[in-house]
Amino acid sequence: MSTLQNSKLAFIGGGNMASAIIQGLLKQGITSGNVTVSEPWDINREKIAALGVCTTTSNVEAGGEADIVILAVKPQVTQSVCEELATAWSQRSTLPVVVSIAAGITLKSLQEWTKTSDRRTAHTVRVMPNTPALVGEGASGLFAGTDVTEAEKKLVDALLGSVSKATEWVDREELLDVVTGLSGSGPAYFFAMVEHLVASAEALGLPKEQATRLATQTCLGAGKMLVESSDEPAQLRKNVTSPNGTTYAALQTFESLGFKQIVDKSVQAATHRAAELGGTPRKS
Ligand SMILES: NC(=O)C1=CN([C@@H]2O[C@H](COP(=O)(O)OP(=O)(O)OC[C@H]3O[C@@H](n4cnc5c(N)ncnc54)[C@H](OP(=O)(O)O)[C@@H]3O)[C@@H](O)[C@H]2O)C=CC1
Ligand SMILES: O=C(O)[C@@H]1CCC=N1
Repeated sequence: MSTLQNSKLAFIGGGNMASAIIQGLLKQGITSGNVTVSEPWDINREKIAALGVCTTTSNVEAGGEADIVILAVKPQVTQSVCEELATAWSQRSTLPVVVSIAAGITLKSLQEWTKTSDRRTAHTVRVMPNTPALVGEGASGLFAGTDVTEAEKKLVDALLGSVSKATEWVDREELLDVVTGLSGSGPAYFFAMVEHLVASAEALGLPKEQATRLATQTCLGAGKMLVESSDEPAQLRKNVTSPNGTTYAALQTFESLGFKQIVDKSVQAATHRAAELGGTPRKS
């Protein structure tokens, strides 16, 4: 059975997320010569090639013979990419394990689109990673159909686990859309929060560079406490909040302006959009 280290990996699409995962994998010691990336844009391809991995403009050249094929293209082009690969896979006796990171695209669609000419279907795992994979701090949700073997699941777990600190297998496929709304899109929520914190402090007179350093370290420090402390987030929040003090004043303002509703509605919007991208809009 292949291990991650001796598997030939193909990334179809060499954009933001593929690049984050590849850099994370290389930092973990994956052999660069075992990784091939197909990417139409010269600029993206050159950036990826600079990492030492193989690059091509041809999806079939990258994914035709690979052991694990990671579909890292936008949801809207996933079907055409799958159909192109399926034609090449029709010549193979053993099909690759397919890993799709495309938001919303269902296993049912992926299996349909990757059917070979003799109606075989590649074993497919859906994954929702996030860009902190770049620094080995990713969080990934995973879901596999019943055809995927334990050994294949372990292989995909090792792939994502090498760039993620949390790899969470969900037991219903639609929960991957929730993972998308939480951790897939989540880094952007924190970056937006830091952007606003910096702008607020700057408006109150703090130089931008100092505000950025303080806000960034606050985010990192709070994140580290969440990881290392045995306390719940609510307790950590209370520990900062002196009665009638400064934090209380800020959190009261959050509450009066509907912070909870903003977060609820935002995570719902992302979750619903993921389902919509996959052609299975959620009911609520
Ligand atoms: N970015 C993120 O934080 C996350 C993204 N995802 C998922 O990852 C996938 C990729 O997202 P992301 O990396 O952000 O997107 P990008 O647009 O950065 O990367 C996708 C790349 O694939 C290229 N491409 C387009 N068509 C083809 C084709 N036919 N064959 C090969 N490559 C092609 C794109 O070119 P072009 O620009 O011309 O289209 C682009 O360079 C998406 O499905 C997204 O849902 C999942 C988790 C997190
Ligand atoms: O915005 C998106 O659609 C992708 C999926 C999760 C993060 N980025």
